[in-house]
Amino acid sequence: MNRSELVDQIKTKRSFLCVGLDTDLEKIPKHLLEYDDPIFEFNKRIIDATKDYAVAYKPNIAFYESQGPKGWESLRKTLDYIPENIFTIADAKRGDIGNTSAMYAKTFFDHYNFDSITIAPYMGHDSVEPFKKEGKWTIVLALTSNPGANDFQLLKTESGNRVFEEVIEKNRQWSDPDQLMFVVGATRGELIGEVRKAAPDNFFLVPGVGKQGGSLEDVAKLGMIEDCGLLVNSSRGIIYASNQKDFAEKASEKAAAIQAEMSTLLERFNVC
Ligand SMILES: O=C(O)c1cc(=O)[nH]c(=O)n1[C@@H]1O[C@H](COP(=O)(O)O)[C@@H](O)[C@H]1O
Repeated sequence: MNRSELVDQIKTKRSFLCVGLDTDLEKIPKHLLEYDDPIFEFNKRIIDATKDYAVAYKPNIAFYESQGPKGWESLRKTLDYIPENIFTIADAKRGDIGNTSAMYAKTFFDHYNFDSITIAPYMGHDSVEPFKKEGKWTIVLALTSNPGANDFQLLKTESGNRVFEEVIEKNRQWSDPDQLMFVVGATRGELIGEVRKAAPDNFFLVPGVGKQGGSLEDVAKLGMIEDCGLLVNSSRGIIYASNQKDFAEKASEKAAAIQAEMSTLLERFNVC
C-alpha cells in the first residue's frame, strides 16, 4: 500500500488506529480453546469487531512463532482475513547481515504479503537495505517505548546527535520517506517532538498508548503533520478488553472510543 492509499484510509475512517494482534493463548477467552485454531478464531472475531475503526493491523510475530508451525499457519490465515485496504505490519524487529536480511524480507514480503516490517537498525545500512522493495515499507525502531530505551538510544554520539537522531538521519539518507516509517513510543513525552523535528515528513508507528500509559493527545500534539503521519497502536488495551464471551463486543467499543478521539484530533490539527 502506498502513502496516498494509507492517507485516504485515515481520512475516510477518520482514524489512525493500528490494532495490535498480540494474541496469547493464555489470555484469550477459554471457550475459544475448543477450536482447532484458537489464535485465528480469536483474531477473526477481533478483526470483524474493529475493522471499521482501524487503518492498520500489527500482528506481533513473537506470539505466532512461539507456537511453532501451527502459529505460522495462524498468522497466514489472519493475514488473509485482513481486508485488503487495511495496512499490515509484520512486527518482527529483524535486521542482520545483508544476505540474512534478504531472507527475512522474503519471508514477510513474499511468503506473507505484509505491507511493512519493523526493523532493528543496530547492524546498519547493509542490514536495512534488503528490506527496501517496491510497494513495501520499512519501519525502523528509533525511540522505543520501553524503559531500556534509555540504555542506548539517548546516548550522545561524537556528532552531538543522540543515537536515535543518528538512526533517523542515516535511514532518511538511505530510504524514501514514502517507504520509511519510524517507531516512536507514546511514552516518550516531549521527546516525540524532537523525533518529529528529525523526521519532519515520515510516518511514525507509535506504540505505548493503553497498557503502557502514553497519551494519544500528546502524541498528536507533538507528532501530527499535514497528512497525519501517525499510526498509533494499541494491542492489549483493545484485544483483551474482556476475556469473556463478550470480548469482541468490548474490543469494538474500545476501538470505537479511540477512533472517536482520533477523529477529534484530526479535525483539531486540520488533517480532515
Ligand atoms: O515495534 C513495536 O511495535 C513496539 C515498539 C516499542 O517501542 N514498543 C512496543 O510496545 N512495541 C510493540 O507494540 C505493542 C504494544 O502492545 P500494548 O502495550 O499491549 O499496546 C507490542 O506488540 C510491542 O512489541
